[in-house]
Amino acid sequence: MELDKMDENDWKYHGEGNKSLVVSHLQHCKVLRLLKFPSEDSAHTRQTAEQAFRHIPNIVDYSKYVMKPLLGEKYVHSGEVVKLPLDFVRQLSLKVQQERPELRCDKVMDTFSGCGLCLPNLTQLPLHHLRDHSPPICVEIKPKCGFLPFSRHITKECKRKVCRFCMHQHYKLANGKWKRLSRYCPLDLFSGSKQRMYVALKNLLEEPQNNLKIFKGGELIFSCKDDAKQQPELNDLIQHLRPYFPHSNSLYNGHQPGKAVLNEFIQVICSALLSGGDSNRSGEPRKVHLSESRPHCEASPFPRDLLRNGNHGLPKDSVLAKILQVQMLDNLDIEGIYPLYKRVEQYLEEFPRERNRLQIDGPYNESFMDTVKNCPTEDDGSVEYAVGKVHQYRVAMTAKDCSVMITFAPCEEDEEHQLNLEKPRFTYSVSILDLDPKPYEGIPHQYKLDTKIVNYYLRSTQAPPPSSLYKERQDCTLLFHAV
Ligand SMILES: O=P(O)(O)O[C@@H]1[C@@H](OP(=O)(O)O)[C@H](OP(=O)(O)O)[C@H](O)[C@H](OP(=O)(O)O)[C@H]1OP(=O)(O)O
Ligand SMILES: Nc1ncnc2c1ncn2[C@@H]1O[C@H](COP(=O)(O)OP(=O)(O)OP(=O)(O)O)[C@@H](O)[C@H]1O
Repeated sequence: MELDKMDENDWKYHGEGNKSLVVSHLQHCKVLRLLKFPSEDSAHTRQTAEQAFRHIPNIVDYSKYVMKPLLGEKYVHSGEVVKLPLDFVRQLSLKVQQERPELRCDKVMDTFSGCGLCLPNLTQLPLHHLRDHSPPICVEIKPKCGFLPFSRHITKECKRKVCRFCMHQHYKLANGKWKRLSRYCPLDLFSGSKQRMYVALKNLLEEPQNNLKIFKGGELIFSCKDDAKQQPELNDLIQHLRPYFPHSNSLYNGHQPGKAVLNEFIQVICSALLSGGDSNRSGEPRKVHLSESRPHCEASPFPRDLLRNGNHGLPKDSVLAKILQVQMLDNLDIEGIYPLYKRVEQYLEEFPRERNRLQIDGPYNESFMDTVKNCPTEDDGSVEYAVGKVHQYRVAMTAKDCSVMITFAPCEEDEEHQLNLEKPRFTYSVSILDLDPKPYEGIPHQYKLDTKIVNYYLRSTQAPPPSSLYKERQDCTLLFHAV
Protein backbone atom coordinates (compact mmCIF):
# COMPACT_ATOMS: atom_id res chain seq x y z
CA MET A 1 0.00 0.00 0.00
CA GLU A 2 1.59 3.25 -1.11
CA LEU A 3 0.46 5.77 1.43
CA ASP A 4 1.20 8.78 -0.77
CA LYS A 5 -1.00 7.41 -3.57
CA MET A 6 -4.09 6.62 -1.57
CA ASP A 7 -7.29 6.86 -3.61
CA GLU A 8 -10.70 6.68 -1.92
CA ASN A 9 -12.05 4.87 -4.99
CA ASP A 10 -9.92 1.85 -4.11
CA TRP A 11 -11.81 1.43 -0.81
CA LYS A 12 -15.37 0.71 0.17
CA TYR A 13 -17.44 0.75 3.34
CA HIS A 14 -17.10 -2.54 5.20
CA GLY A 15 -18.68 -2.09 8.63
CA GLU A 16 -18.53 -0.32 11.94
CA GLY A 17 -19.04 -0.67 15.66
CA ASN A 18 -19.38 1.85 18.43
CA LYS A 19 -15.80 3.10 18.31
CA SER A 20 -14.45 2.53 14.80
CA LEU A 21 -15.36 2.43 11.14
CA VAL A 22 -13.79 -0.08 8.76
CA VAL A 23 -13.23 0.17 5.00
CA SER A 24 -11.93 -2.65 2.82
CA HIS A 25 -9.67 -2.50 -0.21
CA LEU A 26 -11.30 -3.48 -3.51
CA GLN A 27 -8.38 -5.63 -4.69
CA HIS A 28 -6.15 -6.47 -1.74
CA CYS A 29 -7.11 -8.45 1.39
CA LYS A 30 -6.70 -5.38 3.60
CA VAL A 31 -8.92 -3.19 5.73
CA LEU A 32 -8.41 0.21 7.30
CA ARG A 33 -9.86 0.77 10.74
CA LEU A 34 -10.51 4.42 11.59
CA LEU A 35 -11.65 5.83 14.90
CA LYS A 36 -14.98 7.57 15.38
CA PHE A 37 -15.92 10.45 17.67
CA PRO A 38 -19.21 11.78 19.00
CA SER A 39 -20.51 14.36 16.45
CA GLU A 40 -20.44 17.08 19.11
CA ASP A 41 -16.64 16.68 19.46
CA SER A 42 -16.02 17.46 15.81
CA ALA A 43 -15.58 21.15 16.64
CA HIS A 44 -12.52 20.26 18.73
CA THR A 45 -10.32 19.14 15.87
CA ARG A 46 -7.01 19.40 17.70
CA GLN A 47 -8.11 17.42 20.76
CA THR A 48 -9.72 14.66 18.71
CA ALA A 49 -6.62 14.35 16.51
CA GLU A 50 -4.38 14.20 19.59
CA GLN A 51 -6.64 11.55 21.10
CA ALA A 52 -6.33 9.42 17.95
CA PHE A 53 -2.53 9.86 17.86
CA ARG A 54 -2.37 8.47 21.39
CA HIS A 55 -5.08 5.86 21.13
CA ILE A 56 -4.21 4.07 17.86
CA PRO A 57 -0.63 3.12 18.85
CA ASN A 58 -2.06 2.07 22.24
CA ILE A 59 -4.50 -0.26 20.45
CA VAL A 60 -1.63 -1.93 18.56
CA ASP A 61 0.56 -2.27 21.68
CA TYR A 62 -2.30 -3.63 23.73
CA SER A 63 -3.03 -6.21 21.07
CA LYS A 64 0.66 -7.17 20.70
CA TYR A 65 1.86 -7.21 24.31
CA VAL A 66 -1.30 -8.06 26.23
CA MET A 67 -3.99 -9.79 24.19
CA LYS A 68 -1.76 -11.80 21.84
CA PRO A 69 0.21 -13.53 24.64
CA LEU A 70 -3.06 -14.27 26.46
CA LEU A 71 -5.17 -15.41 23.52
CA GLY A 72 -2.53 -16.96 21.32
CA GLU A 73 -0.42 -15.87 18.37
CA LYS A 74 -2.55 -17.68 15.81
CA TYR A 75 -5.80 -15.92 16.64
CA VAL A 76 -4.68 -12.29 16.98
CA HIS A 77 -3.69 -9.88 14.19
CA SER A 78 -2.42 -6.65 15.68
CA GLY A 79 -2.13 -4.67 12.45
CA GLU A 80 0.01 -1.60 11.95
CA VAL A 81 -0.44 2.11 12.47
CA VAL A 82 -0.65 4.03 9.19
CA LYS A 83 -0.47 7.75 8.59
CA LEU A 84 -2.95 8.61 5.87
CA PRO A 85 -3.17 11.79 3.77
CA LEU A 86 -5.90 14.02 5.29
CA ASP A 87 -7.42 14.64 1.89
CA PHE A 88 -7.84 10.89 1.32
CA VAL A 89 -9.52 10.45 4.72
CA ARG A 90 -11.92 13.35 4.10
CA GLN A 91 -12.92 12.01 0.67
CA LEU A 92 -13.34 8.53 2.14
CA SER A 93 -15.55 9.85 4.91
CA LEU A 94 -17.84 11.52 2.34
CA LYS A 95 -17.87 8.39 0.19
CA VAL A 96 -18.90 5.99 2.97
CA GLN A 97 -21.44 8.28 4.65
CA GLN A 98 -24.42 7.02 2.63
CA GLU A 99 -23.57 3.38 3.42
CA ARG A 100 -23.55 3.86 7.17
CA PRO A 101 -26.44 2.44 9.22
CA GLU A 102 -28.55 5.13 10.82
CA LEU A 103 -28.07 3.79 14.33
CA ARG A 104 -24.29 4.42 14.08
CA CYS A 105 -24.53 7.98 12.76
CA ASP A 106 -24.42 9.57 16.22
CA LYS A 107 -20.65 9.41 15.70
CA VAL A 108 -18.46 10.75 12.91
CA MET A 109 -15.31 9.30 11.41
CA ASP A 110 -12.04 10.86 12.53
CA THR A 111 -10.93 13.01 9.59
CA PHE A 112 -8.50 15.12 11.61
CA SER A 113 -5.63 12.87 12.64
CA GLY A 114 -4.97 10.94 9.43
CA CYS A 115 -4.11 8.09 11.74
CA GLY A 116 -5.54 4.62 11.11
CA LEU A 117 -4.93 0.93 11.55
CA CYS A 118 -4.19 -1.36 8.64
CA LEU A 119 -5.22 -5.00 9.17
CA PRO A 120 -5.67 -8.13 7.07
CA ASN A 121 -9.23 -8.46 5.80
CA LEU A 122 -10.32 -11.41 7.92
CA THR A 123 -13.50 -12.00 5.94
CA GLN A 124 -11.32 -13.22 3.05
CA LEU A 125 -8.92 -16.15 2.61
CA PRO A 126 -5.72 -16.03 0.57
CA LEU A 127 -6.67 -16.80 -3.06
CA HIS A 128 -4.52 -19.92 -3.37
CA HIS A 129 -6.68 -21.64 -0.75
CA LEU A 130 -9.81 -21.37 -2.82
CA ARG A 131 -11.05 -24.19 -5.02
CA ASP A 132 -13.01 -23.07 -8.10
CA HIS A 133 -12.65 -19.54 -6.69
CA SER A 134 -15.71 -20.11 -4.47
CA PRO A 135 -15.99 -16.96 -2.37
CA PRO A 136 -15.25 -17.63 1.31
CA ILE A 137 -18.01 -17.54 3.89
CA CYS A 138 -17.16 -15.63 7.03
CA VAL A 139 -19.13 -15.89 10.27
CA GLU A 140 -18.50 -13.14 12.81
CA ILE A 141 -19.72 -13.84 16.35
CA LYS A 142 -19.58 -11.47 19.29
CA PRO A 143 -19.99 -14.13 21.97
CA LYS A 144 -20.03 -11.84 25.09
CA CYS A 145 -19.46 -13.11 28.64
CA GLY A 146 -19.43 -16.92 28.81
CA PHE A 147 -19.51 -17.57 32.56
CA LEU A 148 -21.55 -16.78 35.65
CA PRO A 149 -19.69 -14.61 38.15
CA PHE A 150 -18.49 -16.49 41.22
CA SER A 151 -17.09 -13.62 43.29
CA ARG A 152 -17.90 -13.41 47.01
CA HIS A 153 -18.54 -9.67 46.50
CA ILE A 154 -21.76 -10.29 44.59
CA THR A 155 -24.78 -8.92 46.42
CA LYS A 156 -27.61 -10.05 44.12
CA GLU A 157 -28.17 -13.80 44.05
CA CYS A 158 -29.66 -13.74 40.53
CA LYS A 159 -26.20 -12.88 39.12
CA ARG A 160 -25.07 -16.36 40.12
CA LYS A 161 -27.93 -17.98 38.21
CA VAL A 162 -28.68 -15.88 35.15
CA CYS A 163 -25.90 -14.65 32.88
CA ARG A 164 -25.23 -11.00 32.14
CA PHE A 165 -26.23 -11.29 28.46
CA CYS A 166 -29.63 -12.81 29.23
CA MET A 167 -30.33 -10.22 31.95
CA HIS A 168 -29.13 -7.38 29.72
CA GLN A 169 -31.60 -8.42 27.01
CA HIS A 170 -34.52 -7.18 29.12
CA TYR A 171 -32.88 -3.82 29.70
CA LYS A 172 -32.03 -3.42 26.00
CA LEU A 173 -35.58 -4.24 24.98
CA ALA A 174 -36.97 -1.69 27.42
CA ASN A 175 -34.52 0.95 26.14
CA GLY A 176 -35.52 0.30 22.56
CA LYS A 177 -32.04 -0.89 21.54
CA TRP A 178 -33.62 -4.06 20.14
CA LYS A 179 -37.18 -4.92 19.25
CA ARG A 180 -37.13 -8.60 20.16
CA LEU A 181 -35.46 -10.66 22.86
CA SER A 182 -32.60 -12.83 21.72
CA ARG A 183 -32.71 -16.46 22.89
CA TYR A 184 -28.96 -16.79 22.43
CA CYS A 185 -27.15 -17.61 25.68
CA PRO A 186 -23.33 -17.29 25.76
CA LEU A 187 -23.07 -20.06 28.36
CA ASP A 188 -24.48 -22.50 25.81
CA LEU A 189 -21.94 -21.40 23.20
CA PHE A 190 -19.04 -21.68 25.66
CA SER A 191 -20.26 -25.02 27.04
CA GLY A 192 -18.26 -27.24 24.66
CA SER A 193 -21.37 -29.40 24.29
CA LYS A 194 -22.20 -29.72 20.60
CA GLN A 195 -25.91 -29.84 21.39
CA ARG A 196 -25.85 -26.65 23.43
CA MET A 197 -23.59 -24.89 20.95
CA TYR A 198 -25.97 -25.88 18.17
CA VAL A 199 -28.89 -24.33 20.02
CA ALA A 200 -26.88 -21.16 20.76
CA LEU A 201 -25.93 -20.74 17.09
CA LYS A 202 -29.46 -21.47 15.92
CA ASN A 203 -30.72 -18.76 18.26
CA LEU A 204 -28.14 -16.32 16.89
CA LEU A 205 -29.38 -17.03 13.37
CA GLU A 206 -32.96 -16.38 14.45
CA GLU A 207 -32.14 -13.07 16.15
CA PRO A 208 -28.63 -11.91 15.27
CA GLN A 209 -28.72 -8.46 16.96
CA ASN A 210 -25.08 -7.30 17.03
CA ASN A 211 -23.81 -10.78 17.90
CA LEU A 212 -23.78 -12.36 14.44
CA LYS A 213 -22.78 -11.20 10.97
CA ILE A 214 -22.19 -13.36 7.90
CA PHE A 215 -20.12 -12.35 4.88
CA LYS A 216 -19.69 -14.01 1.51
CA GLY A 217 -16.67 -12.99 -0.54
CA GLY A 218 -16.18 -10.11 1.89
CA GLU A 219 -19.75 -8.77 1.39
CA LEU A 220 -22.16 -8.64 4.30
CA ILE A 221 -25.04 -11.02 3.50
CA PHE A 222 -26.66 -11.55 6.90
CA SER A 223 -26.91 -9.37 10.01
CA CYS A 224 -29.52 -7.69 12.18
CA LYS A 225 -32.12 -5.55 10.47
CA ASP A 226 -30.91 -2.23 11.80
CA ASP A 227 -27.33 -2.90 10.77
CA ALA A 228 -27.91 -3.78 7.13
CA LYS A 229 -29.77 -1.77 4.52
CA GLN A 230 -31.50 -4.80 3.02
CA GLN A 231 -32.76 -7.28 5.55
CA PRO A 232 -31.58 -10.74 4.56
CA GLU A 233 -33.96 -13.48 5.55
CA LEU A 234 -32.92 -16.96 6.59
CA ASN A 235 -34.21 -18.16 3.22
CA ASP A 236 -31.84 -15.81 1.40
CA LEU A 237 -29.02 -17.06 3.59
CA ILE A 238 -29.89 -20.65 2.68
CA GLN A 239 -29.71 -19.75 -1.02
CA HIS A 240 -26.26 -18.25 -0.47
CA LEU A 241 -25.08 -21.31 1.44
CA ARG A 242 -26.61 -24.04 -0.73
CA PRO A 243 -23.65 -24.36 -3.18
CA TYR A 244 -21.32 -24.98 -0.22
CA PHE A 245 -23.35 -27.97 1.00
CA PRO A 246 -24.41 -29.66 -2.25
CA HIS A 247 -25.20 -33.06 -0.78
CA SER A 248 -27.50 -31.59 1.89
CA ASN A 249 -30.25 -31.54 -0.76
CA SER A 250 -30.39 -35.32 -0.52
CA LEU A 251 -30.63 -35.30 3.28
CA TYR A 252 -34.06 -35.50 4.92
CA ASN A 253 -35.09 -37.50 1.80
CA GLY A 254 -35.29 -34.28 -0.10
CA HIS A 255 -37.66 -32.73 2.46
CA GLN A 256 -36.80 -29.37 3.97
CA PRO A 257 -33.37 -29.15 2.30
CA GLY A 258 -33.03 -25.60 3.69
CA LYS A 259 -32.94 -27.03 7.21
CA ALA A 260 -30.24 -29.49 6.18
CA VAL A 261 -28.13 -26.64 4.78
CA LEU A 262 -28.44 -24.67 8.02
CA ASN A 263 -27.72 -27.79 10.09
CA GLU A 264 -24.52 -28.41 8.19
CA PHE A 265 -23.57 -24.75 8.30
CA ILE A 266 -23.97 -24.71 12.10
CA GLN A 267 -21.89 -27.86 12.39
CA VAL A 268 -19.07 -26.26 10.40
CA ILE A 269 -19.13 -23.26 12.76
CA CYS A 270 -19.12 -25.56 15.82
CA SER A 271 -16.18 -27.56 14.46
CA ALA A 272 -14.19 -24.40 13.82
CA LEU A 273 -14.98 -23.06 17.29
CA LEU A 274 -13.84 -26.33 18.88
CA SER A 275 -10.78 -26.80 16.67
CA GLY A 276 -7.19 -25.89 17.51
CA GLY A 277 -6.93 -28.01 20.67
CA ASP A 278 -3.82 -30.06 21.26
CA SER A 279 -4.04 -33.80 21.94
CA ASN A 280 -3.06 -35.73 25.02
CA ARG A 281 -1.77 -39.31 24.78
CA SER A 282 -5.16 -40.85 24.13
CA GLY A 283 -5.54 -38.55 21.14
CA GLU A 284 -8.47 -36.74 22.71
CA PRO A 285 -8.20 -32.92 22.87
CA ARG A 286 -7.49 -31.80 26.44
CA LYS A 287 -10.56 -30.04 27.88
CA VAL A 288 -10.89 -27.11 30.24
CA HIS A 289 -13.66 -27.16 32.83
CA LEU A 290 -15.09 -24.24 34.69
CA SER A 291 -15.20 -25.71 38.14
CA GLU A 292 -15.54 -22.36 39.89
CA SER A 293 -18.69 -21.35 38.13
CA ARG A 294 -22.12 -22.88 37.65
CA PRO A 295 -22.07 -23.89 33.99
CA HIS A 296 -25.70 -23.23 33.08
CA CYS A 297 -27.76 -20.05 32.91
CA GLU A 298 -31.31 -20.34 34.17
CA ALA A 299 -32.60 -18.05 31.43
CA SER A 300 -31.21 -20.18 28.61
CA PRO A 301 -33.87 -21.89 26.49
CA PHE A 302 -31.80 -25.08 26.38
CA PRO A 303 -33.88 -27.90 27.96
CA ARG A 304 -32.62 -28.55 31.48
CA ASP A 305 -33.22 -32.30 31.37
CA LEU A 306 -30.65 -32.54 28.55
CA LEU A 307 -27.96 -30.74 30.55
CA ARG A 308 -26.55 -33.80 32.24
CA ASN A 309 -25.75 -35.54 28.92
CA GLY A 310 -22.00 -35.99 28.74
CA ASN A 311 -19.00 -34.43 30.39
CA HIS A 312 -18.25 -31.42 28.26
CA GLY A 313 -15.63 -28.74 28.28
CA LEU A 314 -13.81 -26.73 25.66
CA PRO A 315 -10.67 -28.09 23.99
CA LYS A 316 -7.78 -26.29 25.68
CA ASP A 317 -6.49 -24.41 22.64
CA SER A 318 -9.83 -23.69 21.03
CA VAL A 319 -10.65 -20.06 20.41
CA LEU A 320 -13.55 -20.15 22.88
CA ALA A 321 -11.38 -21.64 25.66
CA LYS A 322 -8.81 -18.91 25.10
CA ILE A 323 -11.40 -16.14 25.24
CA LEU A 324 -13.13 -17.61 28.28
CA GLN A 325 -9.89 -17.90 30.26
CA VAL A 326 -9.18 -14.22 29.67
CA GLN A 327 -12.77 -13.24 30.53
CA MET A 328 -12.37 -15.10 33.83
CA LEU A 329 -9.53 -12.80 34.89
CA ASP A 330 -12.51 -10.84 36.18
CA ASN A 331 -12.79 -12.92 39.34
CA LEU A 332 -14.00 -10.17 41.68
CA ASP A 333 -16.88 -8.95 39.53
CA ILE A 334 -17.53 -5.22 39.09
CA GLU A 335 -18.90 -5.23 42.67
CA GLY A 336 -15.48 -6.25 43.94
CA ILE A 337 -13.58 -4.03 41.50
CA TYR A 338 -15.39 -0.77 42.16
CA PRO A 339 -14.04 -0.33 45.74
CA LEU A 340 -10.54 -1.08 44.42
CA TYR A 341 -11.01 1.52 41.68
CA LYS A 342 -11.96 4.02 44.39
CA ARG A 343 -8.80 3.08 46.31
CA VAL A 344 -6.73 3.86 43.20
CA GLU A 345 -8.60 7.12 42.65
CA GLN A 346 -7.99 8.25 46.22
CA TYR A 347 -4.30 7.44 45.87
CA LEU A 348 -4.05 9.34 42.58
CA GLU A 349 -5.71 12.37 44.12
CA GLU A 350 -2.93 12.46 46.66
CA PHE A 351 -0.12 11.47 44.27
CA PRO A 352 -1.20 12.48 40.75
CA ARG A 353 2.28 11.85 39.32
CA GLU A 354 1.96 8.16 40.17
CA ARG A 355 -0.53 7.77 37.31
CA ASN A 356 2.31 7.16 34.85
CA ARG A 357 4.23 4.72 37.04
CA LEU A 358 1.05 2.71 37.62
CA GLN A 359 0.40 2.67 33.85
CA ILE A 360 -3.22 3.67 34.30
CA ASP A 361 -3.47 4.87 30.67
CA GLY A 362 -0.70 2.65 29.31
CA PRO A 363 1.80 2.23 27.86
CA TYR A 364 0.56 -1.30 27.24
CA ASN A 365 3.91 -3.05 27.24
CA GLU A 366 5.57 -6.05 28.90
CA SER A 367 5.58 -4.32 32.25
CA PHE A 368 1.78 -3.76 32.07
CA MET A 369 1.44 -7.43 31.17
CA ASP A 370 3.61 -8.40 34.19
CA THR A 371 1.23 -6.54 36.49
CA VAL A 372 -1.71 -8.39 34.93
CA LYS A 373 -0.03 -11.79 35.26
CA ASN A 374 1.56 -11.39 38.67
CA CYS A 375 -1.17 -9.66 40.62
CA PRO A 376 -1.30 -11.18 44.15
CA THR A 377 -4.37 -13.24 44.98
CA GLU A 378 -4.89 -11.74 48.46
CA ASP A 379 -5.65 -8.08 49.12
CA ASP A 380 -2.86 -6.61 51.25
CA GLY A 381 -4.52 -3.20 51.25
CA SER A 382 -1.94 -1.73 48.86
CA VAL A 383 -2.56 0.46 45.84
CA GLU A 384 -0.44 -2.01 43.84
CA TYR A 385 -2.95 -4.79 44.52
CA ALA A 386 -5.85 -2.50 43.56
CA VAL A 387 -4.14 -1.45 40.31
CA GLY A 388 -3.32 -5.08 39.43
CA LYS A 389 -6.94 -6.16 39.87
CA VAL A 390 -8.24 -3.14 37.93
CA HIS A 391 -5.83 -3.95 35.06
CA GLN A 392 -7.00 -7.59 35.10
CA TYR A 393 -10.63 -6.47 35.08
CA ARG A 394 -10.05 -4.23 32.05
CA VAL A 395 -8.32 -7.04 30.16
CA ALA A 396 -11.26 -9.34 30.96
CA MET A 397 -13.67 -6.65 29.71
CA THR A 398 -11.89 -6.62 26.35
CA ALA A 399 -12.35 -10.39 26.08
CA LYS A 400 -16.04 -10.02 27.00
CA ASP A 401 -16.56 -7.63 24.08
CA CYS A 402 -14.35 -9.10 21.33
CA SER A 403 -15.55 -10.91 18.21
CA VAL A 404 -14.54 -14.18 16.59
CA MET A 405 -14.30 -14.49 12.81
CA ILE A 406 -14.47 -17.92 11.19
CA THR A 407 -13.74 -17.83 7.48
CA PHE A 408 -14.06 -20.96 5.38
CA ALA A 409 -14.21 -22.08 1.78
CA PRO A 410 -14.32 -25.43 -0.03
CA CYS A 411 -10.87 -26.92 -0.52
CA GLU A 412 -9.03 -29.80 -2.15
CA GLU A 413 -8.59 -33.06 -0.25
CA ASP A 414 -4.94 -32.55 0.67
CA GLU A 415 -5.26 -28.97 1.90
CA GLU A 416 -3.84 -28.10 5.32
CA HIS A 417 -6.03 -26.54 8.07
CA GLN A 418 -9.04 -28.60 7.08
CA LEU A 419 -12.08 -28.89 9.26
CA ASN A 420 -12.37 -32.48 10.32
CA LEU A 421 -15.78 -33.16 8.87
CA GLU A 422 -17.20 -35.76 6.59
CA LYS A 423 -17.75 -34.26 3.17
CA PRO A 424 -17.71 -31.41 2.19
CA ARG A 425 -14.19 -30.27 3.10
CA PHE A 426 -13.37 -26.71 3.99
CA THR A 427 -10.22 -24.75 4.47
CA TYR A 428 -10.68 -22.26 7.29
CA SER A 429 -9.17 -19.64 9.53
CA VAL A 430 -10.26 -18.48 12.98
CA SER A 431 -9.36 -15.01 14.31
CA ILE A 432 -10.26 -12.73 17.18
CA LEU A 433 -10.91 -9.06 16.56
CA ASP A 434 -11.82 -5.88 18.39
CA LEU A 435 -9.26 -6.27 21.14
CA ASP A 436 -9.04 -2.62 22.17
CA PRO A 437 -8.19 -1.54 25.73
CA LYS A 438 -11.23 -0.56 27.79
CA PRO A 439 -10.82 2.78 29.55
CA TYR A 440 -10.00 2.94 33.25
CA GLU A 441 -12.51 5.83 33.52
CA GLY A 442 -15.25 3.45 32.34
CA ILE A 443 -15.36 1.57 35.66
CA PRO A 444 -17.92 3.79 37.45
CA HIS A 445 -20.15 3.49 34.37
CA GLN A 446 -19.78 -0.31 34.46
CA TYR A 447 -20.74 -0.34 38.11
CA LYS A 448 -23.90 1.73 37.50
CA LEU A 449 -24.83 -0.28 34.41
CA ASP A 450 -24.50 -3.55 36.33
CA THR A 451 -26.88 -2.30 39.01
CA LYS A 452 -29.36 -1.09 36.41
CA ILE A 453 -29.30 -4.37 34.47
CA VAL A 454 -29.82 -6.48 37.58
CA ASN A 455 -32.54 -4.26 39.05
CA TYR A 456 -34.33 -4.08 35.74
CA TYR A 457 -34.12 -7.83 35.29
CA LEU A 458 -35.51 -8.49 38.75
CA ARG A 459 -38.35 -6.01 38.21
CA SER A 460 -39.27 -7.30 34.78
CA THR A 461 -39.13 -10.98 35.63
CA GLN A 462 -40.99 -10.64 38.91
CA ALA A 463 -43.80 -8.64 37.30
CA PRO A 464 -46.18 -10.50 34.94
CA PRO A 465 -44.75 -10.28 31.41
CA PRO A 466 -46.18 -7.57 29.14
CA SER A 467 -48.30 -9.33 26.54
CA SER A 468 -46.20 -8.28 23.50
CA LEU A 469 -42.95 -9.43 25.09
CA TYR A 470 -44.52 -12.74 26.10
CA LYS A 471 -45.74 -13.19 22.56
CA GLU A 472 -42.22 -12.69 21.14
CA ARG A 473 -40.95 -15.56 23.26
CA GLN A 474 -43.87 -17.77 22.25
CA ASP A 475 -43.21 -17.00 18.58
CA CYS A 476 -39.62 -18.20 18.76
CA THR A 477 -40.33 -21.76 17.83
CA LEU A 478 -37.47 -24.09 16.93
CA LEU A 479 -36.65 -23.79 13.27
CA PHE A 480 -34.32 -26.76 12.84
CA HIS A 481 -33.90 -30.23 14.24
CA ALA A 482 -31.36 -30.66 17.02
CA VAL A 483 -28.31 -32.72 16.02
O1 LIG B 1 -21.38 -2.94 28.18
P1 LIG B 1 -21.96 -3.88 27.18
O2 LIG B 1 -21.94 -5.30 27.61
O3 LIG B 1 -23.32 -3.44 26.72
O4 LIG B 1 -21.03 -3.83 25.87
C1 LIG B 1 -20.92 -2.73 24.97
C2 LIG B 1 -21.43 -3.18 23.62
O5 LIG B 1 -22.81 -3.40 23.71
P2 LIG B 1 -23.51 -4.82 23.56
O6 LIG B 1 -24.08 -5.14 24.90
O7 LIG B 1 -22.52 -5.82 23.08
O8 LIG B 1 -24.58 -4.57 22.57
C3 LIG B 1 -21.19 -2.12 22.56
O9 LIG B 1 -21.59 -2.66 21.31
P3 LIG B 1 -22.65 -1.90 20.37
O10 LIG B 1 -22.17 -0.50 20.20
O11 LIG B 1 -23.96 -1.96 21.10
O12 LIG B 1 -22.66 -2.68 19.10
C4 LIG B 1 -19.71 -1.76 22.47
O13 LIG B 1 -18.99 -2.88 22.02
C5 LIG B 1 -19.17 -1.31 23.82
O14 LIG B 1 -17.77 -1.19 23.74
P4 LIG B 1 -17.05 0.21 23.50
O15 LIG B 1 -17.61 1.14 24.54
O16 LIG B 1 -17.38 0.61 22.12
O17 LIG B 1 -15.60 -0.07 23.69
C6 LIG B 1 -19.46 -2.33 24.90
O18 LIG B 1 -19.13 -1.73 26.14
P5 LIG B 1 -18.10 -2.34 27.18
O19 LIG B 1 -18.89 -2.67 28.37
O20 LIG B 1 -17.45 -3.53 26.58
O21 LIG B 1 -17.13 -1.23 27.39
N1 LIG C 1 -9.58 -7.15 10.28
C1 LIG C 1 -10.85 -7.12 9.87
N2 LIG C 1 -11.22 -7.80 8.77
C2 LIG C 1 -12.49 -7.78 8.34
N3 LIG C 1 -13.48 -7.10 8.93
C3 LIG C 1 -13.19 -6.41 10.03
C4 LIG C 1 -11.87 -6.38 10.57
N4 LIG C 1 -11.87 -5.60 11.68
C5 LIG C 1 -13.14 -5.19 11.83
N5 LIG C 1 -13.94 -5.66 10.85
C6 LIG C 1 -15.39 -5.43 10.66
O1 LIG C 1 -15.70 -4.12 11.09
C7 LIG C 1 -16.69 -4.17 12.15
C8 LIG C 1 -16.39 -3.08 13.16
O2 LIG C 1 -15.10 -3.30 13.72
P1 LIG C 1 -14.89 -3.36 15.30
O3 LIG C 1 -15.74 -4.42 15.90
O4 LIG C 1 -13.44 -3.46 15.53
O5 LIG C 1 -15.48 -1.95 15.68
P2 LIG C 1 -15.62 -1.29 17.10
O6 LIG C 1 -16.25 0.02 16.89
O7 LIG C 1 -14.31 -1.31 17.79
O8 LIG C 1 -16.63 -2.28 17.86
P3 LIG C 1 -17.38 -2.08 19.25
O9 LIG C 1 -18.78 -1.72 18.93
O10 LIG C 1 -17.28 -3.44 19.89
O11 LIG C 1 -16.67 -1.02 20.02
C9 LIG C 1 -16.58 -5.58 12.72
O12 LIG C 1 -17.80 -5.97 13.29
C10 LIG C 1 -16.21 -6.40 11.51
O13 LIG C 1 -17.35 -6.79 10.78
